[in-house]
Amino acid sequence: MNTTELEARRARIDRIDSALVRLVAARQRQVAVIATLKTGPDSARDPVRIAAILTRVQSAARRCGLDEAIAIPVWRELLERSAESQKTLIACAEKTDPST
Ligand SMILES: O=C(O)C(=O)C[C@]1(C(=O)O)C=C[C@@H](O)C=C1
Repeated sequence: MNTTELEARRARIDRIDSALVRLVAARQRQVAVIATLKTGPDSARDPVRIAAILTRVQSAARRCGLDEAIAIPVWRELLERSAESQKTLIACAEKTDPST
């Protein structure tokens, strides 16, 4: 094994991971803002929107050469976790201000 190349490739992966974390954090901030626009914890998870996003991600993955076997489960998890986090945020907001 060429250890110099391995280290260089792993350093690139670390930089890509850092960029991905920044992007997912930016996404999460939008998810949190959208939570404030929803009417209750039961409205957090939107199956129609989830299906539309998965379709779009599938097409984008195909165009970019990203393996769908990676893309789809990753986005499914991201979307389910996002909906769960919205549920919690909405429930907390309702507790703090019962008029919302
Ligand atoms: O589009 C919305 O309604 C959102 O709240 C965003 C988002 C997402 O993570 O993209 C989160 C929860 C919903 O299940 C659908 C999509």
